[in-house]
Amino acid sequence: MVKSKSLDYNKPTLRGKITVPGDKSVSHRSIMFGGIAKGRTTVSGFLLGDDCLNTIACFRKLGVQIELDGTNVVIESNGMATWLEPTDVLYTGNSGTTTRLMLGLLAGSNIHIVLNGDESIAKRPMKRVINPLREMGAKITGRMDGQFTPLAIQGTKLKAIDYKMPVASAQVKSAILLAGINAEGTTIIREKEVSRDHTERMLRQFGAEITTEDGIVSLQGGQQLTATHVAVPGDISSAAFFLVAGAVAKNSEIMLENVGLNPTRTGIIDVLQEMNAKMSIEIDDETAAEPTGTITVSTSELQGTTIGGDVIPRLIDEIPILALLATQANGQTVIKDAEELKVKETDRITAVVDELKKLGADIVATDDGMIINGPTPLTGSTIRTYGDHRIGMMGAVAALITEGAIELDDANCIAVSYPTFFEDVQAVSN
Ligand SMILES: O=C(O)C1=C[C@@H](OP(=O)(O)O)[C@@H](O)[C@H](O)C1
Ligand SMILES: C=C(OP(=O)(O)O)C(=O)O
Repeated sequence: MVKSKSLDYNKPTLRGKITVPGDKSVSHRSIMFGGIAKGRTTVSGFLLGDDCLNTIACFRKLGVQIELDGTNVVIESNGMATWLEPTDVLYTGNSGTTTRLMLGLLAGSNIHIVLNGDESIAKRPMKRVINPLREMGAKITGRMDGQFTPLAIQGTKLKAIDYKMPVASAQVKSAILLAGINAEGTTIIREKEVSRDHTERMLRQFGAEITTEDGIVSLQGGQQLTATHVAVPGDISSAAFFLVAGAVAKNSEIMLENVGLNPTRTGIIDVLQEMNAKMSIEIDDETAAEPTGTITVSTSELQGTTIGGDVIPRLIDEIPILALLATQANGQTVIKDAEELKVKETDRITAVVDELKKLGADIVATDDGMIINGPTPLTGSTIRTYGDHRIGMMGAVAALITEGAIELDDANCIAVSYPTFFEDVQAVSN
């Protein structure tokens, strides 16, 4: 299978409307909650990205019935107690979310499971999830005492914990909450910084009672979940690539419809506004389980800024594309407090800095982020994606403003979160 792709766009004007595909975090969770709840769960706007398809494959191996019709999904389950012990390994592919959330969920089941993923997953830290789960009584073993995949879980009875999070991570929080559904007692999580709250929102949607106040989340174990409908919003992390493209390409205006505007995800909007981007937002329905809206962005005279502190978890996946934006802004942009970037699909500090430097950017890595001076004109080169979808899309958006072509060494990885990305680029390029 050819992986590389040559992108010779010749500085197009970007104009038009895009409906970005479904949110990856919400899509994963819709399958997981549909698998726990008894009855028929329906999902619309599901993301057909590789990561979410791996979540579906894992649940099918547990005996949960899942039908896909375009982006509509129907999940039929008789509840966790009826899940089958798979004869095969559950393969989580490139997906940290699938791997970590499944650990929490399976810890309180009554079956034995082995989880494994690809070579990138094999390098990502799992102790952050396994430590609190073991405190709850989970029986998990794995490579290097459970630091890395492959991991084996023997489901067992769990007890609730009161846990102070050492990292700001929605995956760790969600794994504990999913384990907490079956645990005896009240699970309490004290967040380091507030991270995306899709799990909490979906627990409520499926009928559970959960409280959140000042970064403290409490969930009483033993609650029954009731099957329901989940409307997946468009992924703001995918929209981010077009928000930046629209702001940096000449003479451009892009409208992005049905974008998820959950406040725990909108750090990118705050930063774009801070950097002086020309943007307008129209909210569709603020009372929806996951609010959505339309964002319009146009070519902007951008200012450098400092991005750090509690906004970081609200834009963690958008940092590669924000770094590209900063190369086109006047003055200095400092990105700090973002050491979590080192444990994503690849080390995103090193990858972003090395690849943008090849294009002529003035960018240096720091221990917890990067410093970028702009504006600098960019020239085409070969971009290594390291198999990381977000680095691949950063390279592709760069290709819209470079003098000369960009060659992506691996464009296939983009299908992890945005399988129709290049069609959408084409649709707005003039
Ligand atoms: O919970 C989730 O769906 C996610 C949480 C974040 O990871 P961390 O929890 O590791 O910060 C994010 O980077 C990832 O893309 C999706
Ligand atoms: C970090 C990401 O996802 P995951 O952790 O699920 O692999 C991402 O999508 O940028």
